[in-house]
Amino acid sequence: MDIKSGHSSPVMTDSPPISNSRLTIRQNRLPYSSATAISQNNNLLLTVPRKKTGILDDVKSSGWLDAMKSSSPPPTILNKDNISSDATDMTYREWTQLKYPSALTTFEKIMSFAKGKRIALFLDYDGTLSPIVEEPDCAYMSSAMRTAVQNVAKYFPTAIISGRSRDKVYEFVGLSELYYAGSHGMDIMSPAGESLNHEQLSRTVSVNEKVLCSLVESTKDIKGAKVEDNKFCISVHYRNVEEKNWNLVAQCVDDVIRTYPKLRLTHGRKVLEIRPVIDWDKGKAVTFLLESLGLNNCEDVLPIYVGDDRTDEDAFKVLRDGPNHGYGVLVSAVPKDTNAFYSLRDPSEVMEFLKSLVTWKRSMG
Ligand SMILES: O=P(O)(O)OC[C@H]1O[C@H](O[C@H]2O[C@H](CO)[C@@H](O)[C@H](O)[C@H]2O)[C@H](O)[C@@H](O)[C@@H]1O
Repeated sequence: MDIKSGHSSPVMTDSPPISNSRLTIRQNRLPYSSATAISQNNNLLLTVPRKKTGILDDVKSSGWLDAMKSSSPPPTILNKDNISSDATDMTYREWTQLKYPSALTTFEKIMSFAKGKRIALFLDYDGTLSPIVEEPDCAYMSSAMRTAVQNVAKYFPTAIISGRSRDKVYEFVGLSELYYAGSHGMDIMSPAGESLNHEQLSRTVSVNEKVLCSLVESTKDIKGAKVEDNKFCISVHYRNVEEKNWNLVAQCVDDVIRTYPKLRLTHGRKVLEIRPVIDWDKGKAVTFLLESLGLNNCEDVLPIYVGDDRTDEDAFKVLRDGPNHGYGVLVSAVPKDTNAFYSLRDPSEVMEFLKSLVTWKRSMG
């Protein structure tokens, strides 16, 4: 599908007024090259250090630790014999029956809304196309899932929208026919290799190497902590850190955030995500991609977004409340509140859903 020009601009709330803040398409840039994470204009983002106040109390009182503890519940809650309890199953069933129906069991219903419409598909990566694993660098997607994504992309424009760097997620998925939006949707590339980044964005929001280095340095003695460079964002993982040391991880991150006021924090699944303070998220990326595809504000378009994480909620909300009305599908094995309409239990159900979309499309002739 061709990219159209004339997209609307993202609003950047924390940068100086910019006369020409349009999103640009840079043709023929090398797609998926391993670009460096260092900004040429770091001083735009990282400003005068603030004075540090309390230690550890700050992260406790700010609710970080509670958020860290509640992030990423296990796929199934197990009792002491490691057997999924009937009560848990019942709660999950009620959740899917009463609040967020399974996109598989209600597939016919969803497709009745899709009749005569063009579906645009948006897929998160970790926890959606690949199962959550302990080592972030080993979050491989199965070849069956790759085939399912490849097939679905033959019929519907398909984008992967991830918190990871675009290069990394492309390396995992490896399908050149998709759109990729890395760094929580900030870094977008079309199948034709067109870069859809905001000019100012790339200059303004690259996360400073200094921040990365200081996080690596300050967490190096915390066993299991891992700092991941996501180009415009940084992830600090604590999945493999003993819970008694989570406050230390939080403190290291807090020290950085308070030193650089133009960085902010979001919580993912056992990960603290440091990102620039700009008004851009996965929801904005969905709107932008729909505009780019010429599918924005069209009554005959049905966008579907499948994701498992808190950052995906921005996209669910855009599809629920915005003019591009569509469906969010939350991937979760435990009941949660969400802005999505539907649910799927895990990546294997996501794969079934993708296959069902292909079968449905083929049956339409
Ligand atoms: O938007 P996403 O594609 O879902 O990316 C969000 C984060 O995903 C990755 O971390 C998560 O998956 C890892 C591998 O399964 C797991 O070890 C980690 O605990 C999860 O948080 C990725 O590594 C992060 O950088 C992304 O921010």
